[in-house]
Amino acid sequence: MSEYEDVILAIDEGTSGTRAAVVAQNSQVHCLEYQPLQVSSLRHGVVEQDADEVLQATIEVCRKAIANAQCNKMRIVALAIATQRSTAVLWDAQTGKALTPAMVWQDARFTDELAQLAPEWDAKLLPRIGRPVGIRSPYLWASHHLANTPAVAKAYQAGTLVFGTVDSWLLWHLAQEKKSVTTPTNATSAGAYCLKEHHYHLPWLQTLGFPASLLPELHDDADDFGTTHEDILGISVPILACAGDQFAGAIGLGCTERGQAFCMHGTGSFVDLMMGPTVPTLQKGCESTLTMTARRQKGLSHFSVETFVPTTGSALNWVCEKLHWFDSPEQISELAAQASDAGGVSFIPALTGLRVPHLQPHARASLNGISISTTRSQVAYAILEGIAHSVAACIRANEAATGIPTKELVVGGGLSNSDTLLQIQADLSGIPVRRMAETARASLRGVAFLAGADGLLWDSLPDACAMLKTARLFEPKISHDLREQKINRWAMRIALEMEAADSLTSANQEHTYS
Ligand SMILES: O=P(O)(O)OC[C@H](O)CO
Repeated sequence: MSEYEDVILAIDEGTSGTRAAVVAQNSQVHCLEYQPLQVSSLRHGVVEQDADEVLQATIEVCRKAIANAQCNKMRIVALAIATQRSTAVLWDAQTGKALTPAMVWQDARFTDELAQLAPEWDAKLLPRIGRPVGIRSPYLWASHHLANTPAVAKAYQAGTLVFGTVDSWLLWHLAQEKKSVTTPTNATSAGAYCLKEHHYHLPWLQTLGFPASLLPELHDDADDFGTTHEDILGISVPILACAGDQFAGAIGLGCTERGQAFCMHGTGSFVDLMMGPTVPTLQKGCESTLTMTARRQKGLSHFSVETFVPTTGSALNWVCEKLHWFDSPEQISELAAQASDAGGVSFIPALTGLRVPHLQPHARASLNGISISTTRSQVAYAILEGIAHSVAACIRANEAATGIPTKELVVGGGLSNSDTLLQIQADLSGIPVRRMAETARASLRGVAFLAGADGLLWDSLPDACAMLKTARLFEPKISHDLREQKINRWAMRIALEMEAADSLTSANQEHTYS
């Protein structure tokens, strides 16, 4: 028997930071390395990231995790990659360098332009790609660059322009094959992927002015993505999985079956209800809820419905880094635990517009109800309560869209380490909230399971997921009447924000392209 233990190297490249670690056959995550990433927003609606920095940071965390694993007698047998979804990159095949800043998924600079296409396209797109026109489009962003950015136009003319989402970007650099590839759990979020047919919606892309020749090749989420580049990572192993981070997280939380609901807390908070292998038909008027491909293996897709809050983890980072009110998100949670309630303070985490309970891209975040007696702990509590209210609204939206009640919410991602948040969540949602063990590593573990569940380390996904353990269950503790009261009060605050946003015409919005 070999003295080396076989493990899978997993990457979890999120918007706010990138991680690498190895996952062993007993499901343990070892050698975890992390680097934060910069996200810039120079004006409302525009959110960008440096793709070269994302790549370098990811390579660095991988190299450290690999070195550490080798010192600990572990043999890496495959690479698995989870990434933020829908963040778009344009690069030059010859230099391998990004030609513009990446457009982050929180970006909403094309809201008004897309709104003009909605009357003609919403009804056509909804049953095919699972979402209406929306507020952002990586493809429209690329078309604008083709028309307005000389370096992009030049590369296109020369046949060296490459377009992709962050998964495509990382695969291009980490694999020897140098192909632009994406997977359903990523493409579903970019807004031109036909859920049932597993191909792109070409008429829609044509309307957006996006050339089909630039489309990344579609693979399954568990697939053969080539072999890692020895010059870059120092190892040459097959890349066997590539998935959107939320859906890698779903697997890492054990949520793979119809009827299971999960919330991944990261830069934003994403609440999904798993729907099984048939594309669901949603009730009419559910504007905030999307249908997504949750995984695709061996040519079979599984779907989910998803409602999300774009800025939760990033709202906490903003409060800490820009206002310096708290040292860290952990401190917000510690202080919140000292308060019994928010003392009348309320927070709406709509830093890039509101998605739930209503879609209003022009809405702003707000902190209301402060008085001279308000304490720092109450403000901290209000911030967590605002996130929990938003997540509870996502659960209600998923239920309204499908008619399926949520019995329990399984949570993952960094914020799910906060006991206070999870208790408020259980109280406001009226359902138990389940925290899995090592919940912040769900995406790493899930994408490794996807890579290794075809006999490499595990016999199947259920076999791998059977090892997952619950760390704690948070039961609702408040009465039905008190819950309703709290929800109604929050709904009144939302109504005020909607009114304020409605009164701002799009002409008043600073909305320019660059
Ligand atoms: O940055 P994260 O981890 O919250 O993930 C971003 C999402 O995948 C965007 O769809």
